[in-house]
Amino acid sequence: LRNPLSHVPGPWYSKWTSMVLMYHWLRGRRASYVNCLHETHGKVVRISPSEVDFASISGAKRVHAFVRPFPKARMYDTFRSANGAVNVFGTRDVDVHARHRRLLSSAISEASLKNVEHIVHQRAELAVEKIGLETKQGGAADVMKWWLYFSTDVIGELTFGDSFRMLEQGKVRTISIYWNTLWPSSGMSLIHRKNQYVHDLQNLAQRVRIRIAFPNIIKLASYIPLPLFTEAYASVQRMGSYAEQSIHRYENIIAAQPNNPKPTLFTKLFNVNEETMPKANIVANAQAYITAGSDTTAHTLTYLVWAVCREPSIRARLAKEVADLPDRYQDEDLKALPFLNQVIQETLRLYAAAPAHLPREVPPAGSEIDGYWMPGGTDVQTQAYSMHRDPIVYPAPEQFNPSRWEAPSKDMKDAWMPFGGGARVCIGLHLALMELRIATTKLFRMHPNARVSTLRGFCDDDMEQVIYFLMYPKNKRCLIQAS
Ligand code: HEM
Repeated sequence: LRNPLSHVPGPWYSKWTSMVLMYHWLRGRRASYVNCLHETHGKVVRISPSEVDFASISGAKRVHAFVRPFPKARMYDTFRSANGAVNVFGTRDVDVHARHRRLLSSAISEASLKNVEHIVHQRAELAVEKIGLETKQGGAADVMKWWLYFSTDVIGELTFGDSFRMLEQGKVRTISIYWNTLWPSSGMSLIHRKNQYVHDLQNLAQRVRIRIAFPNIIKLASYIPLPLFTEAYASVQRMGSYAEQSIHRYENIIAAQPNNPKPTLFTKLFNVNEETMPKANIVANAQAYITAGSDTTAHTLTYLVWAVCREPSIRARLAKEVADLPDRYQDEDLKALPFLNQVIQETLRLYAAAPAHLPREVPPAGSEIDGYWMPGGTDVQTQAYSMHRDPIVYPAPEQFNPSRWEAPSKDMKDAWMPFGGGARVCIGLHLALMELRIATTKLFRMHPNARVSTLRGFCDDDMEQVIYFLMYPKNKRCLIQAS
C-alpha cells in the first residue's frame, strides 16, 4: 500500500501481478485489453505493478516529449541488433539516440526523398500490375502479400542499394531460382540467405512477441533447445548477418566507384570527409530500417485498400480524385489531394501499424503526469490504439470516415500519433507517407472498381487486428478483386 503507484486507478490485480497483461500480450490482445481498462478506470490506468498507461493528450505529450524525453524502457533491449551494436530504434541512451538521429535524418527527410521518388513509383506500378494479374488469373489478389513485397523491395533498395526483387518474382519460395538466373556467379549461399531473410521478415511480428515476453530465455536460447526460442534467436542472427554482408557489398561498390555510387539512405555515412558512426552501428541501423520499414507500410496499405473497397461511396470519391491527375503526376501533386490524404489519415487512425506498447522509463528523479506522481523507474506508456478511439475526440470512433479529417480539431490532430511522438517519432514517416500516397493512387487509377472478394471464404473476420508490437490481420491475407 506504500507503493507510490497504489493511488493510480486500475483493476485490483494490477497491483500484484503482470500475468493478466502477459496473457493478453501472448494472445495479441494487449492493446484492446488496455483499452477496456481505460473505458472502465479512466485516462490513467495502472496495468501492472510497475506499468502505467495514459490515454490523454497531455499524458502522451509528457511520455513522448521532444525536450528532455524519457528514455525508452528496458523492453527495447530486446531490439538490439544481431551484432550487439545499438541502432536508432533500440538505443535507450538519450544522447546516443540524438547523435544517431542527427546523422541519419537528412537522408530520409522529406526534401531528400525526392531523389528516390522514382523508385517508389516503379515499385508501386509493378505491385499494382501484379495485383491486376493475380485477379485475372485467380479471381482475386492477396493485396497484403503484394504490399509486403512492394514495401520490402523499396526499403531494401534504399538501404542496401539492392532491391529484394520480390515483386518481379511474386512468390518468396521461387526467389532463389530468379537470383540464380540473373546472377549465376552469385552462388547459392547468397541466394539462400536472401530467401531466408525475406522469410524471417515475414514472421517478424510473432517472433517479436516471444522476444518481448521472454527476454531472458531468448538470451539463453543457444543453451535451451526449445524451437520457439531458438528460432526467435536464430532469425535475429540471420537477419544481422545478411545486413552485414549487404552493407559490406555496398562498401565495396563505393570503393570501386567513389565518385558515383548508387545513393542509399546510408551513403553519406561512408564519406570519409563527413562525420559518421562505426560500421557496426551502420549495419545495426540498416537492419532497423528494414524491419521497421516493411511490415508497417505494407499492413497500413492493406487495411487502407480493404477499408476503401468496402465503402463504394468512399471508393468512388477517391477513384475520381486520383483519375483527374495529370498523366505525369509527382508526389507533390498527391500531397495536394484532399481526399487521398484524408483516407490515409483515417487509415492510420483506425489501423495504425504499431499502435501500442511503446514504453518509456521515468528518470530517477520521478515525474508528475496528469496529476499522478510517477516514481523513477516506472514504465509509462500511451497507446495510439486508445487515443485514436476516444469518442470525444473522434465521434463514432470505430467508423472508417475519412471526411472527419476535412476540418480537424486541434484535439484530433494532437491525439493522432500513428508514428509515435516526440524525440522518438518515426524517422521513416515521410517515406511511409510517400509510399502510401503513390501506391494508393496507382491502385485506384488502374482499378477504380476494386472490391473486397469473398473467394476462398475471405470475410471481415480475416481482418481482425492482432497486435503484438506490430499489428497485422489475423489470417495474414486480404483478398481484393481488382478488375
Ligand atoms: C505506415 C508506416 C509506419 C508506421 C505506422 C510506423 C510507426 C512507427 C512508430 C509508432 C514508431 C515509434 C516506435 C517507438 O516509440 O518505439 C516508429 C519508429 C521508427 N520507425 Fe517507423 N513506422 C512506419 C514506417 C517506417 C519506415 C518506412 C521506416 C524506414 C526507415 C521506419 C523506421 C523507423 C525507425 C528507425 C524508428 C525509430 C526512430 C527513433 O527511435 O528515433 N518506419 N515508427
